[in-house]
Amino acid sequence: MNATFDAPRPNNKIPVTVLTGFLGAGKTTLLNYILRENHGRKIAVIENEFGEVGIDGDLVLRSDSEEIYEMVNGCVCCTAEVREDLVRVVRELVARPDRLDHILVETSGMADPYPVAQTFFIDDPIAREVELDAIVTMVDAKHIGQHLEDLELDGADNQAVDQIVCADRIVINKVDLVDEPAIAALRERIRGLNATAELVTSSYAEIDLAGILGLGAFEATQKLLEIGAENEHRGHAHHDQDYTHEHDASVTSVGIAVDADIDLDAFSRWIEALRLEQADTLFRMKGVLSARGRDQRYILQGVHSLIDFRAAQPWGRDPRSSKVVFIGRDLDRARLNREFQACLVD
Ligand SMILES: Nc1nc2c(ncn2[C@@H]2O[C@H](COP(=O)(O)OP(=O)(O)OP(=O)(O)O)[C@@H](O)[C@H]2O)c(=O)[nH]1
Repeated sequence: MNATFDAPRPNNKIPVTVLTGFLGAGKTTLLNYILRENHGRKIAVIENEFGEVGIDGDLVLRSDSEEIYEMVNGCVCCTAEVREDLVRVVRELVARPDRLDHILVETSGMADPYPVAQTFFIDDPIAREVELDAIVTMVDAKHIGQHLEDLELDGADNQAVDQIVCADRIVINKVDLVDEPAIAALRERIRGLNATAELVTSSYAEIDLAGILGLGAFEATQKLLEIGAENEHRGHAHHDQDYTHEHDASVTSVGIAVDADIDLDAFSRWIEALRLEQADTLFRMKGVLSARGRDQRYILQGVHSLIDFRAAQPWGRDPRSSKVVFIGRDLDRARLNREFQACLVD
């Protein structure tokens, strides 16, 4: 049961939460939890994902009371067009006669949250209508360690670190996958990166929403953004046209979308082989697949070696198709394409 959040604000601006967290941390799971909860608030969700093929839209529950907007043409933190798109969507949202209670922006797992959050200060007309409520960062209790210690980044920004550093609140998710001492060690680790953000723990992102929405962490966040902006100027050119710039360029995505069915057994075998062979470098797999002879959609979710592949809602009258996206380091595009094609039914 959730307590009331979004306490009335004197300036009456719509609060915006920027939800961030590394690939697979549980952001979409949290969105689905929010959409399921009967919280009586009108929330618009804006999604941006890192991946050549948009999958998250298919993985988010449809809801009557909340609306979901997708931006999938690149990463919102580094592609000027996507940031413009974000501004456009927010402008449309604030112009509507039925007033929203909250806007939630889910950034891609590879995003640097600073430029996303800055969008809500820089663009003047928007700044009069909305204000940043807080940056909430989700952390995968099982896998975050290896990304924080990523030795291959070699001078590129470590997004996993940045996301923790700039957070107002940190949700340590997936605590069901680790033991108490590991959680205690992770808390300490996080404290070393961010001494002020409150930490909460969750399993499957089931959190009291009062703990993440309506925090009013605006001022503290603004200070951090100012620090972030200074560092940016000192360190490296961050935004605009350049798509790859200081993201770790060896991390890429390969997306495949076809109007064809897979053979369930062949596909399952292939995914298992990938898991065994590439768990360290293949950070993330997502997919919505049409399997021969099956009425239901098959959903693929993978985070390193943890893979979930199962039947979900039926296709009904929707056109059937198969989409997968792989995100990882030094992916072999040709091979992934070839092996996926081999799982298709003629
Ligand atoms: N065991 C366990 N699995 C979880 C938990 N939360 C999420 N998952 C699973 O982790 C996988 C990734 O979750 P998502 O919510 O899609 O993660 P995300 O942060 O949106 O991922 P990206 O879209 O890659 O940025 C899914 O298979 C989830 O079911 C949790 O608390 N415990």
